[in-house]
Amino acid sequence: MLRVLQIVRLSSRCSSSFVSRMRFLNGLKQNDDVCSAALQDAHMFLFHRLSPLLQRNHQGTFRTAELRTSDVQSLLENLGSDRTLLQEAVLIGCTEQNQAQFCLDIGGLDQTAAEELCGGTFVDLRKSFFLLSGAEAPLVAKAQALLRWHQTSGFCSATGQPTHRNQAGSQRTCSSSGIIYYPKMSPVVIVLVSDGERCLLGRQATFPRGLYSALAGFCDMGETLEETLSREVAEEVGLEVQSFSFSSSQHWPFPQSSFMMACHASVSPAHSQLCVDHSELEDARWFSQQEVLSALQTPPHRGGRAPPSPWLPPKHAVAHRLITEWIQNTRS
Ligand SMILES: NC(=O)C1=CN([C@@H]2O[C@H](COP(=O)(O)OP(=O)(O)OC[C@H]3O[C@@H](n4cnc5c(N)ncnc54)[C@H](OP(=O)(O)O)[C@@H]3O)[C@@H](O)[C@H]2O)C=CC1
Ligand SMILES: [Mg+2]
Repeated sequence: MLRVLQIVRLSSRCSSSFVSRMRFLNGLKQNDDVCSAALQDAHMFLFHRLSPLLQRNHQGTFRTAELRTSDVQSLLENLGSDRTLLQEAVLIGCTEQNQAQFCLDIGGLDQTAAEELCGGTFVDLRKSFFLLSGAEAPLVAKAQALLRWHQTSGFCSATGQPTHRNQAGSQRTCSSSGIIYYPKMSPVVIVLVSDGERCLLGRQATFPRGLYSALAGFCDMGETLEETLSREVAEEVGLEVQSFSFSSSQHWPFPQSSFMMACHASVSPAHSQLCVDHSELEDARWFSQQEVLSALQTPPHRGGRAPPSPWLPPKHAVAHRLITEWIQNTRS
């Protein structure tokens, strides 16, 4: 109890609300009692088999359902489940007012009945990610990634014995060896290559028809960011990168959790002849500024024939950011 009070005092003493929130969250991860107390009156993001619960408002836009712990307790009772399921909630963040945010997957319960009781729909993550706006999309992606990690990390890979989570769900410990496991992400470099006039976009055979994006690749063990970047560009399109600059990063939930590090890179115009590895990419092409500008204005393409201009990644994707940055940089 003393530790609970210390954490609450430590976070309330901070002058910066950001520092206060970070200290508060760290306290919840470190102390199960503090976290249990916070779970009693928290914001809850509900999932069913890893699909988040969304509600449509009067303007037709989607939001995550705003539920509190007490709402979820009533829901569980109405669905014939006991309240112990609530203990499986995973901490994902906190509001500006230091109110903890948790997520919970009720995949074992009746989906239709839950949707009726909550007045919402469980929507596949890929679709939800692009229906939601602002800070909600990354929060939902983070929640799903953590829930998926818990669902697939029940046993220790060294001993085969069960692992047990802490209350926040930020780690799991092997009951036999004491090995601690943390949620896993794969580092990925994503790079928009330019020859000064044009930018290079490619597509994999599995991409939706017409979609072109920046080149991306997983980091090999022991590689630096710059080594992955140079290797991927060489492997996929046969070019040698001259220089690069870091832009930004993003957690990407599809198909498994990746940590995307986004960069711009340049190649010499004299050595810009592409030699595409078709086992990795179906196509890669140089695009002019004008082609990219008109593609940015093309609405998302839905099925049917390929659109006349390439279809670019949507706004939430860091590839979109790289492309808009390139346009701004080449125009200024
Ligand atoms: N947010 C964004 O804007 C964008 C995100 N992306 C994401 O970037 C990621 C990487 O891009 P991609 O071009 O596919 O990567 P790669 O070019 O590295 O090719 C993927 C292949 O790499 C191998 N691989 C190596 N390490 C891993 C790992 N840790 N996890 C999975 N596969 C691995 C696999 O081959 P094998 O099975 O033969 O071993 C896999 O098929 C994708 O998850 C994609 O969703 C891509 C573009 C835009
Ligand atoms: Mg790739």
